Amino acid sequence: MSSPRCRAYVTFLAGNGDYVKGVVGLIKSLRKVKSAYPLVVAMLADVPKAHRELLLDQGCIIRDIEQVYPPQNTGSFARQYYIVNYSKLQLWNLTEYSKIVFLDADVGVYENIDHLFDLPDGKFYAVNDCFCEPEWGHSPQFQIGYCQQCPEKVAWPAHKLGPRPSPYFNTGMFVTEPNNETFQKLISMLQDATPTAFAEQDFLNIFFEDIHNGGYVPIPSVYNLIVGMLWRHPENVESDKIKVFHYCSRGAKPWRYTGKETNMDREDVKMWVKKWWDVYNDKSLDYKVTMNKIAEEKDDPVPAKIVIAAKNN
Ligand SMILES: O=c1ccn([C@@H]2O[C@H](COP(=O)(O)OP(=O)(O)O[C@H]3O[C@H](CO)[C@H](O)[C@H](O)[C@H]3O)[C@@H](O)[C@H]2O)c(=O)[nH]1
Ligand SMILES: O[C@H]1[C@H](O)[C@@H](O)[C@H](O)[C@@H](O)[C@H]1O
Ligand SMILES: [Mn+2]
Repeated sequence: MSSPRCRAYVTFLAGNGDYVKGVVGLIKSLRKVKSAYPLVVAMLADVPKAHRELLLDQGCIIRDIEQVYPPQNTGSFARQYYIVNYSKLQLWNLTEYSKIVFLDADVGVYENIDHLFDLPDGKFYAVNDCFCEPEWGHSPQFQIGYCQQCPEKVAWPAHKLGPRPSPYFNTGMFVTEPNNETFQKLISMLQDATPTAFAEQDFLNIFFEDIHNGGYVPIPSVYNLIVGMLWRHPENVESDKIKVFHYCSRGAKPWRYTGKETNMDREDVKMWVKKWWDVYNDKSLDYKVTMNKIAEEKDDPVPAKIVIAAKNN
């Protein structure tokens, strides 16, 4: 089993846009539920210095990573920017950590999930995706109305489409073990890969379907509740047990939320968006304030640098 010292939550940040807000919300949510492990931000070089500093200030650890692209840059993605996500393959190169829980920047952690690090080594853990949102429009699954969340609803037409596809995970959350061998294998397999709609998500699904690469083991959807599940499969949602909420549908990113896009005016969506904002705006969850509180509780002398920084805020 991995030693606690070698464990980390990891997220990914690219570009000069507003995903940095997602990372701030994420680290504050991890702090609120008293996670024992740090948040590492795997960061591309195009993130502006000010965003970098903001994240360091919030207690994130930054690891610079290099961009990864598939050699044939011809893909047509469900959303144009998905190409950037191939750089997530660099996560397997973070070998100073023996086990990581990866989280997209657009998730909030609302209950402690540290126990995920204790899952048996050697497997890849994630949550089954849903195929019902318009981003899936290109797929045969969507076209025949088949979703793995309710496989009994539409029988899989094996005579037309071949064997039923294996379980497919969403890559907004997963548990894995970085190591050099896997990293090399991923990069080498990418050389022959054709880019597809869900970019690295499709690619990783193929890679981890292979038992020789560990094999995918699904864990309950409360560890990555895809917002669309609220209206697509309410019968599969245990609202009071959700630990990680994924704001992935169009219009759901809390920091861009207007309520105007399809389904975004639902009361449950509004509630989850408010939950994110409450954490994001909670000053008591800022890194320096938290560190001061811990020092006071322990009756330790507060490091002077932190006192000054907190006063200046
Ligand atoms: O400009 C960007 C775009 C993305 N990201 C990072 O990349 C992650 C993935 O992007 P989205 O969260 O917007 O993607 P979705 O959740 O909508 O899409 C799904 O499909 C994607 C296919 O590439 C990924 O696999 C993603 O994890 C999966 O949930 C973000 O959370 C963020 O961590 C950035 O840092 N900057
Ligand atoms: O894998 C996808 C992706 O995360 C999309 O952004 C989301 O809208 C879909 O619901 C999901 O199935
Ligand atoms: Mn996401």
